[in-house]
Amino acid sequence: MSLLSVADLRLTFGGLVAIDGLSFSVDEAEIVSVIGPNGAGKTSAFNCVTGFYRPTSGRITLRGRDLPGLRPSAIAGLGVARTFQNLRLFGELSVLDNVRAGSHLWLRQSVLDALLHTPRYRRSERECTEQAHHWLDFVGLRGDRYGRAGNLPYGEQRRTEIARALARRPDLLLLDEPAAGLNRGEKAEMLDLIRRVQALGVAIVLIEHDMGLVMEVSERVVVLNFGREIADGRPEDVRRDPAVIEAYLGGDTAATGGETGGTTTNGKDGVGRDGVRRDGAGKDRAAEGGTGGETEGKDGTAGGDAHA
Ligand SMILES: Nc1ncnc2c1ncn2[C@@H]1O[C@H](COP(=O)(O)OP(=O)(O)OP(=O)(O)O)[C@@H](O)[C@H]1O
Repeated sequence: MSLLSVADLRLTFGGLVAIDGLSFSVDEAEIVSVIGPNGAGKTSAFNCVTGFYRPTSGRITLRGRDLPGLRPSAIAGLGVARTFQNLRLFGELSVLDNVRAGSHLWLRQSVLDALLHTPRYRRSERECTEQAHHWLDFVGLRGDRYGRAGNLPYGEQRRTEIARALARRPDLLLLDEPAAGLNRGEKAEMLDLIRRVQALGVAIVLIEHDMGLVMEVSERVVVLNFGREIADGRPEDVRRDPAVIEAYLGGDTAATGGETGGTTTNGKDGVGRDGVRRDGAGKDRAAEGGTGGETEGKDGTAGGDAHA
């Protein structure tokens, strides 16, 4: 049985069909990338898996268990963690406390324990701090972990977000554009980090515009265009697929090359179907400062049913 199975997923916002029949599965410790131009429906798919949006129709199961209808916190408790396209760190909190917030999912303590500062409370708090240090070491954070998260350089904030997600001890990690806004050296480190996370036995679904990274790290690539799935296969097959080249890359075969690791494709001309011109870096840099500004609903509302 697959770890994650998405079958015939459909999501509409009023008249807009954001996802139109997406199906893919992810095995344990597998890396699957979801690519497509701006507005293709990638983040919406993440939001459906993590319970932020309720799909209009279709099935999403984790080890056979239906996810739609569960709250995001319940889905997180089942072993699904994510990072966001626009960082969502608590900018005013310390780096360490941001990651401790991830570990708290695992703490066994009651409100009474916390109020009375029982030995159990102190023990679990200590364990939580040790875990946070462990994950910050794992992601290779260089900055001051006792300082404000919002003061960290951008690339370090990205690592901190991943550390926080890992502190939840997920079986499935959804990474939404982890390399956006990173320089070449940071991207290489991100690639290495993704592989090390996989080596822990964690499955990863990756949304990423950097084709070099996608082609290098993915075992399978799912391609979305205008909400429709147009390909699902091995990277070497997908990059040669005429439908992908035509629909996603506008016939620019060079853009699928990826050997340099630097090619970024956000759609034929960088304009999403909602008419907004974006590039991953610029979009994410705008959120620098740490608190992350993106609301799940781009128009302030979420899909059919929002838990955000
Ligand atoms: N809450 C919402 N309300 C209305 N429309 C939405 C909402 N969320 C997403 N959409 C629309 O659904 C479509 C898919 O958006 P989505 O953000 O999933 O695309 P994406 O592939 O992740 O794009 P990008 O690469 O720019 O992040 C877009 O047309 C977007 O404007």
